[in-house]
Amino acid sequence: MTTSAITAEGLRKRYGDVLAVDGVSLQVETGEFYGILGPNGAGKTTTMEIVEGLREPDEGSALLLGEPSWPRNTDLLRRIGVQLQASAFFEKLTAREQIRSFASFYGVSDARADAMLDSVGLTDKAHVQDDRLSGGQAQRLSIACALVHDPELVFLDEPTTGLDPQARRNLWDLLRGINEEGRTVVLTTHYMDEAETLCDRVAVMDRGKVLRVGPPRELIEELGVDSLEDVFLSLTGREYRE
Ligand SMILES: Nc1ncnc2c1ncn2[C@@H]1O[C@H](COP(=O)(O)OP(=O)(O)OP(=O)(O)O)[C@@H](O)[C@H]1O
Repeated sequence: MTTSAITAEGLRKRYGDVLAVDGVSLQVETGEFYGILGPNGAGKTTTMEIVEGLREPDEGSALLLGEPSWPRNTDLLRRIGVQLQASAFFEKLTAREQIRSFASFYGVSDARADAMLDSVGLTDKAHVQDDRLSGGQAQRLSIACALVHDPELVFLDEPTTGLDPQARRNLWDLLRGINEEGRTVVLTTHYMDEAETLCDRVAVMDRGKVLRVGPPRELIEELGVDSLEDVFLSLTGREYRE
């Protein structure tokens, strides 16, 4: 029997008056490309952080690679990759110094760090300081840093936000490649075309709850609409969010 990459049951998390996550259960299979979609404030990031073992749920529990994700388990953290925002880079380091620093945390060699930099097409930017990288280059560097220790499962929180179409398409190829190497990928995005193209299955969340889970094509057919964007709008409504 293969173990699911993620099994979450009845997750709940409250911040003061806000019930950010309200009874979320989900299952992600090994090798899946899984998307978590939802309007601003839907609870996507909080759900991911609980599953990653970075935040304690008020209720419920999650298994990550077959192990409880809370209490925080450092052995388990070594087996996952979490893409940090570019703002989490060390200040004033070059691209090569950034990734070598991340690699050293995990006892990974400089050679592997350099190879990873190359695999995201940044070898010619190795000597460029982080604040001089373009948005797309910085995103690729942050993904390379999340992958440097060869994790089995990768979490990406809005990896293509703010990128131009060329950079976005290039990143899609990179993300597809990561998944084709056999890694499970979980991503959040506000771009429905991105989710439709990349994800095997998506979970649509709103107001802390999972509203629907399925392959994009099946959800489109089930709701009798033309696109995943239509699915999203018909499930979550059209009013403005925070
Ligand atoms: N540390 C925190 N303290 C207080 N409230 C928080 C905290 N983190 C998130 N929230 C609130 O919890 C709710 C869910 O936030 P969360 O960031 O999980 O949603 P999200 O779906 O990732 O949103 P976005 O798409 O805007 O990133 C929001 O109302 C948010 O304001």
